[in-house]
Amino acid sequence: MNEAPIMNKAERDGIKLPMVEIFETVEGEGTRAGFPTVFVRLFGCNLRCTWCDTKYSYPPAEAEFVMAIGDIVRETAKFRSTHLCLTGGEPLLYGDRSAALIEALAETGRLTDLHIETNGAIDLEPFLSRIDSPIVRYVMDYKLPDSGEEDKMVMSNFPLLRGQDEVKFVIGSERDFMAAKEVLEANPTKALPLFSPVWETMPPEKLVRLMLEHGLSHVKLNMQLHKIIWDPAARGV
Ligand SMILES: Nc1nc2[nH]cc(C(=O)O)c2c(=O)[nH]1
Ligand code: SF4
Ligand SMILES: [Mg+2]
Repeated sequence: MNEAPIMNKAERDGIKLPMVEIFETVEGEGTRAGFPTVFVRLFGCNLRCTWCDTKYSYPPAEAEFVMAIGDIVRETAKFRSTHLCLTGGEPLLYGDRSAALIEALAETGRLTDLHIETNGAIDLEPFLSRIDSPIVRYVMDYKLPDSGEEDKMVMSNFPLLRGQDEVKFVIGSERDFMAAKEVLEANPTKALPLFSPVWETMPPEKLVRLMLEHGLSHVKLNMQLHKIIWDPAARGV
């Protein structure tokens, strides 16, 4: 990402981003699970995880529409939730444009929490140093072996994450579990570690048993509430 370009609000609000959907539901994951939340899902991803549940958010699917930052902010203001989740795809794929969207959303003063679901394959340093808002939090994935994308992880992000951030391991097998444990041991971070079962291949009961067997009392189990409440294949929930 380049230095933040000098631009006025009108110019910033005119910046366009490829979009999949904007909707309101309850947050299904992480420390804010259960809170009514507005979701902004950007199009495009730099990874192709084997177990991805949002394949409609990158090619060969096509962006549903392109939206200017000002319009995204106006659209999200139609909902009453004060929590907002910026997701994808990979919402930080667009560098300065992604950062400008986060700044615009944070500046509305309407939100109490703005969390960004990022895939671990984007350097967070430029975002952390540019965006200075107490409501902005990163929920960073670490892609384990079963995802097929582990070699893309940006390990320098771990020490940068703060106490309000979260680091999420999506665990598909016992091999993934052991890898997650080793990554956490080797990469100290202030972020809260979350272990989430791959819906199709890791029964939650087995993941809990492994967590207890290995004494991971600093790790939080992360169930995807939206897959329990609605059909696991449903979109926009
Ligand atoms: N309810 C609900 N919670 C979510 N948390 C993260 C989501 C995502 O797709 O990134 C998501 C989602 O798609 N729905
Ligand atoms: S990073 Fe997320 S959106 Fe991209 S392929 Fe992996 S699971 Fe899917
Ligand atoms: Mg989802």
